[in-house]
Amino acid sequence: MIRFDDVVKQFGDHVVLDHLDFQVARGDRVTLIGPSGSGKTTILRLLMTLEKVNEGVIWVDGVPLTHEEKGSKLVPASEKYVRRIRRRIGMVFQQFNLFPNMNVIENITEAPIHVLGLDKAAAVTRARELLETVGLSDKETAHPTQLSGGQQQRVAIARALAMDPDILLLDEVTSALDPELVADVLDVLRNVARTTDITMLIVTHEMQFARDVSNRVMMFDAGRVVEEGDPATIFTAPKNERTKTFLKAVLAE
Ligand SMILES: Nc1ncnc2c1ncn2[C@@H]1O[C@H](COP(=O)(O)OP(=O)(O)OP(=O)(O)O)[C@@H](O)[C@H]1O
Repeated sequence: MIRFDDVVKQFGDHVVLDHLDFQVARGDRVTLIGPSGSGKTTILRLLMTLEKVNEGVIWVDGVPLTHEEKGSKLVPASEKYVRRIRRRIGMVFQQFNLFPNMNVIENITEAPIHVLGLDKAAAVTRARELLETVGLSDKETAHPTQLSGGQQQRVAIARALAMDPDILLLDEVTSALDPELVADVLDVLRNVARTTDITMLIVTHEMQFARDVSNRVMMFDAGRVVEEGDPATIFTAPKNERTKTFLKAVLAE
């Protein structure tokens, strides 16, 4: 359902993704691993249309994300087209990114009301269900500054789910948290993985979490996939030398 087709992304002269090809099937849970700077976050940001490709095309369910089809030609996508198509994709960031001036329920209902056009009562009902899922039913009227980092991140997960995404992108979602707050957030995500069929792309250093939720691991180096496979194989018997070195370093942390 997601296809990177010969994607090049560069910042100035720095080529971050180098003619990258890969596919992710609907319902897959893919963990992206690789050294710092290997392009993992860039892949998620391209999917979220926060960045533009320099070359190549990204497809979602056979529809181009980066381009529009005009007759038999692909032309760069307009802002309007991008806004429509990216509704299907949700992202949770390292730094929560909640709206500071809105309370919890407003944070969760803002996009469903203003982007999807849901009526307020329906959006609030759905938000309450999601707050229960993430264990924060008692925090409806709290503002982000009144919440711990772990609670803010659970609100951010509820906010992403409120858009009913087909694809959920998780970018180092526990990296900014105090260690004692990590487990609750990962448990919420394990639950999302267990109870939905949302396609997930996950960037994380939490290897046990990656093993628990993903069915596939892709190892990136210098903007290319150097090895991929199921988590049990990649984590216990990697073949590629770069994967071996990377995992040794991560597991020693
Ligand atoms: N907006 C930008 N402008 C310039 N360079 C950028 C920008 N965004 C990313 N880069 C560079 O692109 C490269 C890939 O970054 P990216 O964040 O995708 O890597 P990563 O694999 O996610 O790394 P990490 O594990 O450290 O988060 C890095 O060298 C980074 O400095």
